Amino acid sequence: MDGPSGSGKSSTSRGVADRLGLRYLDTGAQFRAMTLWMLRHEVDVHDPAAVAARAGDPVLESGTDPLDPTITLDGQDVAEAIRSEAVTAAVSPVATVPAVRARLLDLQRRIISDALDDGGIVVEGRDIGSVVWPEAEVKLYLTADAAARAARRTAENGSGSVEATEAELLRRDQIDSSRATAPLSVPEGAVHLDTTPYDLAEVISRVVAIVEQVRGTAEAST
Ligand SMILES: Nc1ncnc2c1ncn2[C@@H]1O[C@H](COP(=O)(O)OP(=O)(O)O)[C@@H](O)[C@H]1O
Ligand SMILES: Nc1ccn([C@H]2C[C@H](O)[C@@H](COP(=O)(O)OP(=O)(O)O)O2)c(=O)n1
Repeated sequence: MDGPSGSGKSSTSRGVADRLGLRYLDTGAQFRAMTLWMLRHEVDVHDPAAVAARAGDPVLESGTDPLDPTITLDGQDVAEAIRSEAVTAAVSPVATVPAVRARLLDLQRRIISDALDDGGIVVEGRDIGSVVWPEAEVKLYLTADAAARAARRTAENGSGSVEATEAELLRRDQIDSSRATAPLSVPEGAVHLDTTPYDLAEVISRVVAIVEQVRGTAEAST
């Protein structure tokens, strides 16, 4: 499941994984943890060579239970710390560094391979259907109007203005979409779902229906 910030990927992915008995992986959390490590080690996040030189150092682990996803950095729980404003402001430049993407892509593919032996997994991010796992059984691309995304994120944060949140979100969209490596784009073969008019329960039901339809079609043709 790919899409821009606030389109509903995390909540939808978790809900769908829970309904279908699948594992869950938030790849954005991994880019955030990598960014947090760089900030904590005083690496200049706007210096790609400096970031690349340290990209192999952080020890990252993602727990894939959709009801209790976890993320640890050098053995420490960082689920809350990775949502700080400082990390949000620095994550896009870090995520554009090829050495960071290569390291995390390798980690993501290993987690996905393991989960495939365990019933399957819903993975969310920006380049999952296009780069990380193009052979996914179902590919989804979620969007929502920028105003709706900003309103959702502001409500979630419980503070800040919708206007400032929208500006920050559009700034990250711009960097994520225009970067040379794995830009945010609609993957080939993806179902595009605009979540603006639907509440979360409706989006989850629609996605579950799409998965069941794809699986039914696949079964019928075998
Ligand atoms: N369809 C929806 N309608 C209203 N709010 C939603 C919807 N989907 C998600 N949300 C809320 O919007 C916020 C951002 O959603 P999230 O799943 O974190 O998006 P993303 O992972 O794409 O950044 C969360 O607070 C979530 O509960
Ligand atoms: N597969 C991914 C996932 C996230 N990223 C980048 C793009 C985003 O700016 C950051 C943070 O992603 P995250 O999904 O946590 O962002 P939001 O929660 O939607 O604000 O990481 C990426 O480049 N590739």
